[in-house]
Amino acid sequence: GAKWTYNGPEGEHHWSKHYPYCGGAFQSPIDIKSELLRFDPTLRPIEIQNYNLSPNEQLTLGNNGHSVQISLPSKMHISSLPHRYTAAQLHFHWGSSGRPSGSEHTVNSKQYAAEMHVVHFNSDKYPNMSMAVDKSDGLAVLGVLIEVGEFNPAFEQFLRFINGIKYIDQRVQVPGFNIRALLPARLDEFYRYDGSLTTPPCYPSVLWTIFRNHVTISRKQFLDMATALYSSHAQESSPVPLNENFRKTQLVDSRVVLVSFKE
Ligand SMILES: NS(=O)(=O)c1c(F)c(F)c(S(=O)(=O)CCO)c(N[C@H]2CCc3ccccc32)c1F
Ligand SMILES: [Zn+2]
Repeated sequence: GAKWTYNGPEGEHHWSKHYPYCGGAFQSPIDIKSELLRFDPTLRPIEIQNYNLSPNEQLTLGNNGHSVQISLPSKMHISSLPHRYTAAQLHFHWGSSGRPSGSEHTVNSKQYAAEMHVVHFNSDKYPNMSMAVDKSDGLAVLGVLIEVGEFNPAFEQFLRFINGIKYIDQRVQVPGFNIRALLPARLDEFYRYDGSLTTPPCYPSVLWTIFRNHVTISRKQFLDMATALYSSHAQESSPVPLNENFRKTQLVDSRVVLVSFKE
């Protein structure tokens, strides 16, 4: 589709001109405020299958101009939701070297350094992502808030290759690793709400699960992610840094945010 950006004339305030859903309801991300929360005792811990990938498997690490993404094998899936949601890809949103706050979801207005999204589609009902992406029960995304702190060896499994995908449409093959290690320890504590893709076409098709507990990466790892990539092509004379790739928080309207934990 038409090109869109996070700032400037094709920035988020203009998305709805070409992508009408971006101006619609049920948009993401949101600010997860305490007064919105409702404890739901029926929320079961997230259960994932086949996330521990062997190094003999190759994963495609790519720069798609909007984020760094890792394509995921279809044996990976979430088994604790009403339908099976099969993994498609994971990607990140981050700030910049001067501004280590680039998460999309915020918690009581606190913005984290970055955020990871593991995108899944409802494979009980749809054959692939493209058929699922605009259906109200089409997608389930797991969100992980990321803070700068302790070095994270799991992130290093792909960050060590990031200089191979500096420019848009560059891809490299990386050895499989345990994707579970990118998630926080507790998969039973999370926020849950109905929302949308946070990029155009902004379809309101996402069941969001944002884990309560953040993970940490080191300052150097954050800088690697926030400074290595460009959204321009390799040969372009004026490279465009790929950073601050997060959408602002959206109106919650009458939506309720469910929580799986009490205190
Ligand atoms: N924050 S988010 O989870 O809403 C979200 C993104 F923020 C994002 F950047 C991407 S993308 O594919 O990297 C680039 C734009 O689609 C996707 N990609 C999804 C949307 C459409 C699609 C089709 C095939 C595979 C993945 C995706 C996404 F779901
Ligand atoms: Zn995302």
